[in-house]
Amino acid sequence: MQNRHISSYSSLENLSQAAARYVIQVAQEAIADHGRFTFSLSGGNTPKALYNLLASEPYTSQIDWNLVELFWSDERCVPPDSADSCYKMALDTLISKIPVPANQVHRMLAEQDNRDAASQAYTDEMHRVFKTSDVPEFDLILLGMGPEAHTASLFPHQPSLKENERLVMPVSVPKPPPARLTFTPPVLTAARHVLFLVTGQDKAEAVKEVIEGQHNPEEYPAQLVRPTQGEVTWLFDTAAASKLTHKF
Ligand SMILES: O=C1O[C@H](COP(=O)(O)O)[C@@H](O)[C@H](O)[C@H]1O
Repeated sequence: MQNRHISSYSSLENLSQAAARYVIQVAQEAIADHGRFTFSLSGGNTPKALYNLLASEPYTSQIDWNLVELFWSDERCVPPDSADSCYKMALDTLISKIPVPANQVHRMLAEQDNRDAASQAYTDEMHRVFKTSDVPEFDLILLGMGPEAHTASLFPHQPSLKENERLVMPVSVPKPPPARLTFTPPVLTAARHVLFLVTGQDKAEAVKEVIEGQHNPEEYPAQLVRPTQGEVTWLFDTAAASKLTHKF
């Protein structure tokens, strides 16, 4: 696959530094090309070190945060001050420390009782910001991957894997907290750049299947992320990459 790039690093710190350089490069190119940087964040533990770096020098001043629009690829259905909230994690590690305008931080209102309405509201928000009624083309979507190859909140054998109409939908997943909102495959596939950060020995088998195995996204949802026009970059730590036959 020509538009797939893979690297592995000896530590989370080295991986996160490479990720920060990549985010800055994509941001600068996007701003030079079309005047802003649309960036979708992920939750989980792995991106915390990246967010901390992006909020500190020498990284933070290399991005014009006034021209950044932040979104999320998935969110847990919890209040925004919950320890499980993807928004809170990014707020604590990044957003509270950078000069991004508040009206350019677009969180999923996943705590609302009506999750279909919250999903539609997020779709409407993307359409408004991207000035399109079509699928938005993010400059960069940051993703993680779980040990069962889920990404965003697209889990194995769930109907969300086949969703082609909705851009955001409610799901119930086998990892706590179960109720989530997630981007669907069309949004992930339309991105200009996708950056996966994957660490840990518990993910090594899934990494091997996703990268070197047969195409089987029902079993390995991260395989769905094959941007039609854009490029996908995988950054692994040594443990996550340990079962790959080819060494990167
Ligand atoms: O549940 C989730 O997990 C994935 C992976 O998280 P990590 O802690 O293993 O890095 C994450 O990308 C996703 O946003 C989150 O909701």
